[in-house]
Amino acid sequence: MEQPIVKVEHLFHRYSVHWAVKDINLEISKNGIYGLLGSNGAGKSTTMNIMCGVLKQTEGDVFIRGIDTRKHPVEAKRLIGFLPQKAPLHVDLTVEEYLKHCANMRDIPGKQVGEAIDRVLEQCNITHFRNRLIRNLSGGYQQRVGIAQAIIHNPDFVVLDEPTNGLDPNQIAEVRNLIKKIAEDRTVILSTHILPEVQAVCDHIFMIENGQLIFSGTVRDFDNYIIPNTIFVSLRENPGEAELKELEGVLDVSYLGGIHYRLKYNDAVDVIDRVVEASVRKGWHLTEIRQEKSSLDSIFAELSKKSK
Ligand SMILES: Nc1ncnc2c1ncn2[C@@H]1O[C@H](COP(=O)(O)OP(=O)(O)OP(=O)(O)O)[C@@H](O)[C@H]1O
Repeated sequence: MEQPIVKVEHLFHRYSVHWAVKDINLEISKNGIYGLLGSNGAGKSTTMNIMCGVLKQTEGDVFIRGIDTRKHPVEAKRLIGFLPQKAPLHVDLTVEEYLKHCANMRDIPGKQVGEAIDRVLEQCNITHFRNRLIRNLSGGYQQRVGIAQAIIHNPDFVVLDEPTNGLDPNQIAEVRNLIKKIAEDRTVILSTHILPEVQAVCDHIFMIENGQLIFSGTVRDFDNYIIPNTIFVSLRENPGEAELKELEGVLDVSYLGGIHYRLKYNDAVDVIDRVVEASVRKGWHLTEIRQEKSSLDSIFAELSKKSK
């Protein structure tokens, strides 16, 4: 049987007397984008640094394609690309000089270095900046260089610690697209404390709080798991509560006055489709429909309660 791409078993980490990671277990067997979601200080960077072999865990094991990162760090690291929270850039080098340095550090044979650099420049869309000093690039382009160094050795598994932190909205969109592109043929795990980021980019969410894994599932599972599960609907031809209650998947309806309703559901995507479809069929004239999401803080609180 094929080995999982990543397996983390009973991972614990202690800084002095403070336990930052407490018994994290997770497994990734399929390519895709995995989000490690958690508030500041939850233990995301600690977990990622251990996965990448730059921090030695207090207890537990990490396997990359079956290779134990503690027993065989060199072999495991060949399979891993890492962009730490603070990109390890040498800003006085040009992009090409820096990537050459990274290729050498990664032990890429001399004859293949040029080809590897051309490939990542192209993948990260920075070929036109190859001779530019890194210090003269914008934050978004510096981040692309950081991602380029993480994939220079064509790793199976790429770890990105808060890759969009500090970028402006345009740069965030560009870096997210780049992440989706590089995840087409490999596994990417990224950390963030921004819920919409995982919802926009990730296939699967691992949520950690207080050093513990409190949720693991798809973005859809997550949307259905968080409480309250409600949508706000405005229908110009007021159908009344009873008609709305009859829609499949609707658990409860509250009339909010005017043309506004709040629907409780068990599956957001399906219920939205059904309301839109019924509105067209019955001429309700839908003017607004939106999911009412809890704040991240209340989700953390809710999930922490559930995991106890
Ligand atoms: N080198 C260190 N020495 C002591 N404590 C540390 C160290 N690094 C992190 N910690 C503590 O461990 C806990 C987890 O930190 P970590 O950086 O892993 O969290 P995080 O989820 O990545 O947060 P952030 O998003 O703020 O980086 C925090 O309480 C933090 O203060």
